[in-house]
Amino acid sequence: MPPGTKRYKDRRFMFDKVFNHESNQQDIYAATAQPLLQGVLDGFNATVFAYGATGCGKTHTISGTDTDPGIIYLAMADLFQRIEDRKDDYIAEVVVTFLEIYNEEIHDLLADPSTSKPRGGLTIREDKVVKVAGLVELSPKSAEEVKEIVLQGNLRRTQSPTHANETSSRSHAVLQVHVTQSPRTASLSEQKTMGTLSIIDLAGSERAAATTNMGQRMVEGANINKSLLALGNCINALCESGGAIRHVPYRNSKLTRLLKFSLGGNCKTVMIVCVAPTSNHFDDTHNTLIYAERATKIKTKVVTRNVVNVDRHVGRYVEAINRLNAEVAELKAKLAGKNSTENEVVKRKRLEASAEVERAKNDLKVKVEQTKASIVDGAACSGRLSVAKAKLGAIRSRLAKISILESSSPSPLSADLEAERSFLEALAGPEEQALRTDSVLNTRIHRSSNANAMFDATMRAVSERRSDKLDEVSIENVKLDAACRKAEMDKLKAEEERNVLANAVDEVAQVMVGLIGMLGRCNAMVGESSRLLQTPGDDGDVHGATQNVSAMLLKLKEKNDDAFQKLIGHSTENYSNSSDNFRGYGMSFTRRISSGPAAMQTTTKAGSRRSSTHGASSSFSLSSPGRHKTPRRSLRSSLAAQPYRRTSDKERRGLKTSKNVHWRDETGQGDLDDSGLKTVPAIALTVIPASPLVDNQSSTSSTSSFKASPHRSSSLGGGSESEWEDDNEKTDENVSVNLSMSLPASSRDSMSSSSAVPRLYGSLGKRPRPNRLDPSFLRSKLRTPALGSLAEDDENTQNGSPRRTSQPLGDRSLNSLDNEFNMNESSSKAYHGSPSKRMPATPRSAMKSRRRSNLGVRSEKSRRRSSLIPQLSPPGGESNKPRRIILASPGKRPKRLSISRNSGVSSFRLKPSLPNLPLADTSADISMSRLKPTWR
Ligand SMILES: Nc1ncnc2c1ncn2[C@@H]1O[C@H](COP(=O)(O)OP(=O)(O)OP(=O)(O)O)[C@@H](O)[C@H]1O
Repeated sequence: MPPGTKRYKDRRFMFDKVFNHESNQQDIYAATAQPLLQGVLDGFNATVFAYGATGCGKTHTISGTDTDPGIIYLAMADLFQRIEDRKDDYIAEVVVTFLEIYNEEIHDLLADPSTSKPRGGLTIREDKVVKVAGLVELSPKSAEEVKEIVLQGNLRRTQSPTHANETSSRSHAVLQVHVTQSPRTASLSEQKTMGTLSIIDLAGSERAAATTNMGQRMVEGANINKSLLALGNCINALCESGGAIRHVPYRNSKLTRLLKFSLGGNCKTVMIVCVAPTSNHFDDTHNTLIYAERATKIKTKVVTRNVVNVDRHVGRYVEAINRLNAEVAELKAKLAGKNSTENEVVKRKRLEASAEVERAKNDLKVKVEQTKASIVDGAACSGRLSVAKAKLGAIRSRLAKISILESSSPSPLSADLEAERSFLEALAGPEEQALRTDSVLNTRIHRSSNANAMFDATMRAVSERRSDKLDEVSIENVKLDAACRKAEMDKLKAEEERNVLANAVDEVAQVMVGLIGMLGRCNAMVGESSRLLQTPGDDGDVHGATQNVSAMLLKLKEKNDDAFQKLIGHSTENYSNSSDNFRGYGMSFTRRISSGPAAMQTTTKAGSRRSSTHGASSSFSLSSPGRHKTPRRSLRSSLAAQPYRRTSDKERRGLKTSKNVHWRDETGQGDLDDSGLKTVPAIALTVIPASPLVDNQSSTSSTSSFKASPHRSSSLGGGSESEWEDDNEKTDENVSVNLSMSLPASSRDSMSSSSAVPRLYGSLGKRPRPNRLDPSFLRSKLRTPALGSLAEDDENTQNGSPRRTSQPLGDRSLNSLDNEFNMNESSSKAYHGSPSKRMPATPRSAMKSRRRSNLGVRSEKSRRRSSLIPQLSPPGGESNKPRRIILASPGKRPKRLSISRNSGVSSFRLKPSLPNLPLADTSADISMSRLKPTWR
């Protein structure tokens, strides 16, 4: 200690409780204010005040912060909780006042700042209790409300930054909580308890020398010290009285006046002393501890409860009972009425909900009906689009292979591959057309998707519909219905698409069967032809070109065999080389592939009988007795299909004398015409090359037909109309196979008189009549599913559009769709509008040029059935003509096929001598006959 300074002796202080720096607000509250609460509720007064030097934490201890509330909030929370706990027994009333003593003036911290404040502050009234007149009293219902009140009051409290404390309180704040309780149990005398809890945050004592406060702050400090000094004096007086009555100077300050009963009256008081642990505050701490220790020596009288007894008169109870009875009766009546009303309301609401649900369901149903057709149609279109894609994919794949062949080979592409490519390109046209974004299918799919979106939106809107009339159950009901409708729609869509695909698969399967059957027979025939060509004719001349032809056909056969081996794992080898002319083939091969009824497959005898009746023309026929069309009908059909094909009499005459099919020989030099053979009975072998599976110079396979027509041969020059028609009728039942035989029935209908096909085979020269090469004829005859890709057209429009083209690979459904949207027109344009899209297999030039053995090329004069059969050129007189092969029909004479050759020219005649032709073994074709195929 420096000399001259005050010397301190070591002192010990004793307090009830000492808290260190680790103590929190809850610890302080639990040890100080909490024990007072029960007393307050029991009617005792209690006071908690904080004393200490400035900046030592009094305000922090009393008020705290939002996150760390102090004694006020904790005490109030506890108080309201206790009131809640005993509310069944007591009715409690809490009134709060909040004031400050600033510069010895009392200010109401709860008063509206806008209201005028009394000069000199509020006055203190003192009776049995000390009361401040004019204070605003608030009745909070919870600790939170008290907290709000204190926060509001603290904002109005005078605080100023000082050297010691930035938020130094320049006033003493007094929060008083008056709790009045009365027991709920009524008795003649009612005891009311009234306790007051005063929580006081004193201003900090400050030594003027230690502070640099000047002016107002210094005045404030002086007043603070004055009041604290008065408090200290009172404490001293209370301590020293020792039970003797001694004057206590309460009136020296407002603070002591206010705390009069708290210090020396009927009150339990807790003094919290705040000290700073730093050496800077050593003196303050020392003084404070001395001050506090003195306070501990205060001895007060026995504290009593504040109880007020209220006597009640019996008459008031009677009144109360009557009033309560009336109230009970009124409430009962209300309750009963409410129940019945509620029942009606519930019933009404239920009905409304039910009606609303019905309405929603009806909306759903209507929307389903409105959009179902379009949506399902879209699904069908989608399926058809898939089919078209598959077909187009296959076509392009084949085209790609051909291109590879072309690029890999130094020589130009062979004629047959060229033809195949052209044909396939033509086939691809309709599929590409269908796949275009602006195609009818896509348009309909787009329309369908719009309908679908509308449907979905409606389902969603209805299922999410909210209404006062709809309760939860009803909403769920509607939702389920919407989900059900949607599921049904999805099912319909899936089924439709599946059906379309299944139909497509069926059609492809039938096409496959038909093609395989046809190719098998073709191949067998080619092989047999080769064998026959190698058989010496009458003159024994089988050399030269014949051998070439034979070799070519043999090669074709081998290739076909290979193709068959690949296609179906089976060769036609075993069926074609039998010495008894196709017997094996006819019986076994066709049966293998035929799906026709067994009965139909065993009608060979009928066919044979007919052959005996009608001669050679029916020797190949696999009749289906009783099931043939009348010639007239065929004629009409043909007329309808080809109105432009009426021919003049001159043409007819010309036709009668020229029934031979001209074809180019294998060297490309030969020229076949129909001259000669005017009197030669004709059994003709027609070869129409066109097989995409077999390449090369053999001109591929295609259609060959054997026909024996004795009547024709005898009446070539002047066959009457009736004869022709009879013959026609007979031939209706002939077994015939051509490319279109395998067309699905569906396509058959749509094939109509596809103008491409007539042009394919050339125009006929005579009067209109059913022509077996004419698709219109096929349409009237065939009942098999048609390969839409090959030849189909719109039956409905054939009359008006005779030149309408076919739609390769377009399935029937597609066609029917197209019909609705004039698809045919667009298809037609696709074929005719652009030369490149024309069907290459049916060039116009093919009709004019007989020299080209292109697809479907046929003599214009070979209109009559017998004339459709290719013949070799007649033997003599035409040395400059190319070779020709004639399969003549000898009528009822024994049929024998022979080949005669003119000396010096490569011309051969196949005379009608086919004794071994398997007339009785063509039953295998019956199944195809059922499908109305035509073997040409
Ligand atoms: N126990 C404590 N924990 C944390 N901070 C405290 C504590 N005590 C006091 N403080 C902080 O010290 C500062 C001064 O405290 P406070 O204002 O309570 O002192 P005071 O005694 O009220 O001063 P004054 O008498 O000048 O009003 C405040 O910022 C307060 O947050």
